[in-house]
Amino acid sequence: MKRKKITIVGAGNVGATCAHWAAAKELGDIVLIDVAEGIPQGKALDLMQAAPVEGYDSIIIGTNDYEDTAESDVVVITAGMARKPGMSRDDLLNINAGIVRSVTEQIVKYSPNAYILVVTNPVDVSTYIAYKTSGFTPNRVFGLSGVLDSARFRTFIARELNVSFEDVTSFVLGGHGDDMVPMVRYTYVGGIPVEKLIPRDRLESMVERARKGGAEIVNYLKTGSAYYAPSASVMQMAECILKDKKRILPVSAYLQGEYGETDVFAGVPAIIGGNGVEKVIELDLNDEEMTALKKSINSVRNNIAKLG
Ligand SMILES: NC(=O)C1=CN([C@@H]2O[C@H](COP(=O)(O)OP(=O)(O)OC[C@H]3O[C@@H](n4cnc5c(N)ncnc54)[C@H](O)[C@@H]3O)[C@@H](O)[C@H]2O)C=CC1
Ligand SMILES: O=C([O-])CC(=O)C(=O)O
Repeated sequence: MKRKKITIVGAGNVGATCAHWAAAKELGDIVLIDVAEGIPQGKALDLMQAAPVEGYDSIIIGTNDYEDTAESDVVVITAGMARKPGMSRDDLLNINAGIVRSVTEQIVKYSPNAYILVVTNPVDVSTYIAYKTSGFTPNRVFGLSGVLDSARFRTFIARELNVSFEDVTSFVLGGHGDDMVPMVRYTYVGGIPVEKLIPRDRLESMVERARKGGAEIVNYLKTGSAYYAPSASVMQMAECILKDKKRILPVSAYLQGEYGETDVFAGVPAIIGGNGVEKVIELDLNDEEMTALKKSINSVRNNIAKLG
């Protein structure tokens, strides 16, 4: 069996940590590519030299040349600027839109059969750009949002109840912005509805903290944004494709009538397997949830409208 090939575009904080998780999980061989000369080469060599210690068999190369990325199975786009304190993710639109467009052109040229996972912010708009630029079918292009946002929400709940992190399941709907919609009604702890375990006001404060989870870390770091949980989250999405896991994960997916929306990317639960987004799952939402979802998707649409 041929080993899988994963390209990670952008060898900064998120990209290099994606490579780390991918190697640790032995997902395949890894190519790190960046415009910065020497950075992907140095980080890739360093990471490969951990292989004898950790015992993984991934060949990891760093490059500035897209020829080295040819025939990738999965490409993760992390190229672009991260925000600093006081900025919103949307403030990155002007600078990152062109980067995502040009990166996608190169990916399509060298890996016409790849699945593209987008991380670069504002992610729902970046994913839309990658989708339109690639000409790929919508199941093959999707973005990181809800796995990360719900991981934050799940973390807060697990700590509040002092239970295992893995027993908390949840998801987050809508765009990856301040008006994302953590779904309390669909959050369970060991199969028990969370509303039976945590009072409403405490839950609401955790919803707020999850919504602002990215900014909380930006305000600590000052020089950039989160990367350990983001890279773990997107590599879980990659793993689902590479191993045909068919897990249900919240991802930024192309909507074609689901939730009454078309031609937009937003966070929704979906089955993720060997064919990428195999099915978007539509849930019954109450009026309050639907209003919040529509508000969040409208913010994404407003940004798409700003694209030249
Ligand atoms: N969707 C999500 O949930 C998350 C999104 N992000 C986003 O991911 C992006 C990357 O964040 P970090 O890795 O922390 O930033 P970083 O600044 O550490 O790394 C970005 C890298 O992209 C490279 N780059 C710039 N233009 C490029 C191009 N045209 N081709 C290839 N590489 C290029 C830079 O040289 C740099 O090495 C940001 O836009 C950030 O907002 C970060 C965390 C979560
Ligand atoms: O907050 C940011 O800018 C990076 C990000 O999307 C996150 O950590 O959720």
